[in-house]
Amino acid sequence: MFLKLFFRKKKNYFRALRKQDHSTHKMENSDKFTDHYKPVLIRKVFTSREPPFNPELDFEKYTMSSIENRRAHILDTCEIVEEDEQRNKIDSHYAVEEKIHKDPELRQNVEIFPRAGGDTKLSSICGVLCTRAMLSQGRAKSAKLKKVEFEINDETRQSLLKYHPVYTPPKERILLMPNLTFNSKEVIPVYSDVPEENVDNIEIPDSLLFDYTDVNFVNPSAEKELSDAVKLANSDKLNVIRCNCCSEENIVPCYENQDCNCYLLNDLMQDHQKYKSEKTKFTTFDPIYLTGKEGLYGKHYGFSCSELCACKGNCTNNSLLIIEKKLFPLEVFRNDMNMGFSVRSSVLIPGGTPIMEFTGEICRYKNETSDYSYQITYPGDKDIIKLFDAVCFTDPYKKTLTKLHKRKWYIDPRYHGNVARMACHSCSANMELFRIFQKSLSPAHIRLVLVAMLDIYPGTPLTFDYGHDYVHQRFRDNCGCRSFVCANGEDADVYTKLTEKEFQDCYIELDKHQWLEWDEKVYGAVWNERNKAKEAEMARSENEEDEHAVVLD
Ligand SMILES: C[S@@+](CC[C@H](N)C(=O)[O-])C[C@H]1O[C@@H](n2cnc3c(N)ncnc32)[C@H](O)[C@@H]1O
Repeated sequence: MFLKLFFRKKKNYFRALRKQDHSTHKMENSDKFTDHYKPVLIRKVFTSREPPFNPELDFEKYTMSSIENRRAHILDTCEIVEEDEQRNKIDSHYAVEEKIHKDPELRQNVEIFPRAGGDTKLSSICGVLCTRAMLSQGRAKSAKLKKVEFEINDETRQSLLKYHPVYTPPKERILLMPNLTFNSKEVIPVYSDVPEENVDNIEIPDSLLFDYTDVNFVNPSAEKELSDAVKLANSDKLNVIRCNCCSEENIVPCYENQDCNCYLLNDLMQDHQKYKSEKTKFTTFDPIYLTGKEGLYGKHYGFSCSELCACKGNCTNNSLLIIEKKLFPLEVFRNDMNMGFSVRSSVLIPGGTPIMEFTGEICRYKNETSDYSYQITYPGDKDIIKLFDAVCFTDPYKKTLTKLHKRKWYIDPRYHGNVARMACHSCSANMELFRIFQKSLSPAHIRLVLVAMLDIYPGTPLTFDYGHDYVHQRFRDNCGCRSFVCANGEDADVYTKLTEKEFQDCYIELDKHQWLEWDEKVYGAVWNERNKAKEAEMARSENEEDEHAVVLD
């Protein structure tokens, strides 16, 4: 289906070029294409089980046009809309509950309630956040601190609550795009809430005008060896990892099944983690909680079942299943020109839940893309290279993989990517990136997954840590994350001196505040509305009974 789409795209592209020869219409002029916006020959590495990315007609028209035409299209169609944030949160809660209820694979396994809140997990996760916050401030846990007296009392609580992360947009917003994905299965509107902007003076940066793709791809003309490795994997069943597990149930119990090839590899990978006593486990429905503190990304990865398996990936060993269901309504918004666009959701996302994938082109480092791309391999990673023997790949494939894993590979979403490329950096990030391998072990078989670190309350910008080097090189003194731990924050003189325990208290206090607000305003409102509807229904049926009784009399 994808190849068909590509050929259709390509045909239309040439048709557009031919048409432009005779046309005097300036906007059709395809010399406005930059190289990157020309359709590229792409090899799709993954097919989603139920293709969530099924572009509709508008998408083709949009992607076939130059970036100037895209910009003009957005400027022509943007409009002011009125939104009721509180109502949206309540309606989104109902909608997600209904989606879960109607889905046989989710019904028994997923709930949208805080999992970490009030749990002992919260303090352990906050412990991880504290260490990371201290590292991002450039100080070690053991560093001698100048003592500042800090305890949570009424006064410090008030100053801390300035930093609670839930964002409330203005009632009137500028809707720039009704759907970034052009796909009705995942509708992601794009707004501008910048106070100085109105429909006549909107700025549309090139970075918004990318092609949406929710699958990773390799460009064979740019990365021949990697593309050949994918072909090698596909040409011999020894080079693909899949399982034969099946069951009568909607969800096959692959996780912890010693006969499941994918689970066995997943388990082997978990042995690579540093903190052996409590490992981060990559299952489908159990929360994926971080257990280690430093060097997490390089060591925490897993292996998931896929549509090639007998279970088709509908099993307990697939950390991508919830993401593929597109469960959480997302929106892209901008309220600060310096930070640009960010992402948020209108529902509560429980801690440990996979939220979205980070997709794009799998390639080696390109200078101009460094702002957006994310590294996915570490040269000579011995742990991964050892796995090639454990899974009995063919010798030529093993050789190719060893060569490929000696290089740094990236996922670059700059020109073709998905919503994850709009997520900003925060010094107190609420998502964590993990690598999940599927089907095989080449860099092209890695999928990047963003998981909620702790409960994320509706409206909160979804953020991840761009990494120490990036932040120090790029942001230095202008990180705009506005979290209390940020060394550029206005109260940095207090919060960069806290001990780990004091930090932990702050995180717990912020979580408590957000939980109370959610419980009262969203969940409480849902309860009230449901109770009222039930009472009205009961009163109606009592009335009907009374009327019936009168007739009988
Ligand atoms: C991957 S993009 C994120 C999406 C971006 N905001 C946009 O509108 O396309 C990274 C860029 O976003 C901005 N950004 C992200 N996090 C930031 C932060 N904490 N402080 C300042 N700028 C940030 C920087 O311009 C950075 O180069």
